[in-house]
Amino acid sequence: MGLKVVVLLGGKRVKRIEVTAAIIRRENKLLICQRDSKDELPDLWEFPGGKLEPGETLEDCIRREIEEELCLKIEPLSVFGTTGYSYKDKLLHFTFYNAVILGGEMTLEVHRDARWIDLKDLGNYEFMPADVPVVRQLMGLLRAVAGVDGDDDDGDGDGGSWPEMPFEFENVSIEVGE
Ligand SMILES: Nc1nc2c([nH]c(=O)n2[C@H]2C[C@H](O)[C@@H](COP(=O)(O)OP(=O)(O)OP(=O)(O)O)O2)c(=O)[nH]1
Repeated sequence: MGLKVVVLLGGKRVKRIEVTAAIIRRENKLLICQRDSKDELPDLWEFPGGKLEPGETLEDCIRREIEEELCLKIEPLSVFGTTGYSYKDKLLHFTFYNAVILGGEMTLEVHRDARWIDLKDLGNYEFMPADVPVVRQLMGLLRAVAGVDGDDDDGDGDGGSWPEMPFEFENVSIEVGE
């Protein structure tokens, strides 16, 4: 059960639900997860996370969700961005955190699959509609910092290095869809 607040969207009463998600980095890779085939919006890729519980802070929420879903302890470092998206009768408000793993061994409790990918490969995965601006933002950062579009610029065969910059980004506002 998430924290639900009723808001008016185009004159219609809808539930507003707070969701947190984590952009987790390990060396030059980014963690993405695939929703289960039985989920609403099955098999799409997403950033792990979930709905805020009553009485919880957003940071507590992302720590709890990642532990529940992936058995990993993480630390949210900063807010990468926020966005809103309305699915039918609900308005979701997302806070995406830049996060690092503190410990644990990844075990998939709810997802069908999880992969550590290079930023340049983000375009090969079909993400949840609400995540599209986040994915674009991440791809844009890669281009802006590396000045390439997927080249292995440092020649080490890993498809290019992860720009250090994204994790300096505080409050990148990508408010869309509300
Ligand atoms: N975790 C996560 N949820 C996302 C993303 N993009 C996106 O549209 N969503 C949607 C799917 C859901 O409608 C909602 C979060 O739901 P969830 O199913 O992960 O939340 P939860 O773990 O609290 O699940 P539950 O207890 O309600 O089953 O946000 C994303 O990148 N990560």
